[in-house]
Amino acid sequence: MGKIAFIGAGSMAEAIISGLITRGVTKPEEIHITNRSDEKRLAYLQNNYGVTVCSSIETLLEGAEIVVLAVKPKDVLAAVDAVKAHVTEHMLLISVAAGVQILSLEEILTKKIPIIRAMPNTSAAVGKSATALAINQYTQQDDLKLARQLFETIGSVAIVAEEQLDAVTGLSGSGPAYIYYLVEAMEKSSEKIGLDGETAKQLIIQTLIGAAEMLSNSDKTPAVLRKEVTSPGGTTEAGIKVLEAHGVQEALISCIQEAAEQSKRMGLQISQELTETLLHRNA
Ligand SMILES: NC(=O)C1=CN([C@@H]2O[C@H](COP(=O)(O)OP(=O)(O)OC[C@H]3O[C@@H](n4cnc5c(N)ncnc54)[C@H](OP(=O)(O)O)[C@@H]3O)[C@@H](O)[C@H]2O)C=CC1
Ligand SMILES: O=C(O)[C@@H]1CCC=N1
Repeated sequence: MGKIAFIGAGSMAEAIISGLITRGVTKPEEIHITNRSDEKRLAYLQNNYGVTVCSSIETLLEGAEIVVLAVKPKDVLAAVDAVKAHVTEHMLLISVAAGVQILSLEEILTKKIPIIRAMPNTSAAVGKSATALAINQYTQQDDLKLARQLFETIGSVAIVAEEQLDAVTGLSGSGPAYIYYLVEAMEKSSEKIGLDGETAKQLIIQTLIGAAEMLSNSDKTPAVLRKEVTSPGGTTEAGIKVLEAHGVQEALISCIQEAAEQSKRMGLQISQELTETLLHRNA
């Protein structure tokens, strides 16, 4: 893979970079990166991964094959505005910004370039991201192949219609956080039931890995797998009754719906801000 330019150097950029470098997909120095102002963060990424830190947009984008936009949704307008003069039709722009519509990016860029909106998750750092991609009208098969290749090195890839990306964001983009939340609860409970932290940690992680592999390798549904753990009158049944009394499954469904709605709201807000800014500029 050729030069990859990252705009934004936060958690998601690091997760992708870490995955790319660990898998030897690209030479570390081929990864160029910039952020807004946090120089310590850039120095950390340079020291840990050997990536090239760029202080000028020209150096960042010159000869880049892929440009990854990894800034917070609220910063997308400023970030794209700052680089748009140096973006060419030979580049593939990949945005990981939650909620931000392809149309908004096209309106800021005012260029007919291939744009792919991606929703990975932070498990990219260990090559296990679940990523969904949606393309714009200027994306050719080769561009999609390149994006697929990039994201397949850091996990699995699904191609979806852009309208589905808000749902993907609520489900798998934010998904690792839901699992970590569950693990936090398991860790807190282990203290209460008298297990030492280290033992509990090992048991919890192996339980998660085992359950994930069962889900992945077995033809059985999660409900059937759960039933197999649940002996009548046994411990699991007693525990699940408490979850049901607290409406935990309903709460999780609402959680994912709300996250997907938030993605939609964020996209709408950016698109409205953009319309106002462009109207103001053209006035
Ligand atoms: N974290 C996650 O699990 C996931 C995040 N995403 C998406 O990825 C994007 C990044 O998220 P995350 O990495 O968590 O965010 P972070 O806050 O960790 O990082 C944001 C980065 O953007 C930089 N930045 C802000 N404005 C500009 C600018 N104008 N020009 C250049 N760089 C800029 C910041 O620099 P500085 O620090 O100097 O201000 C920082 O390096 C978001 O849009 C999010 O929706 C998608 C999937 C999962
Ligand atoms: O919380 C967020 O907005 C981002 C998008 C998906 C995961 N983190």
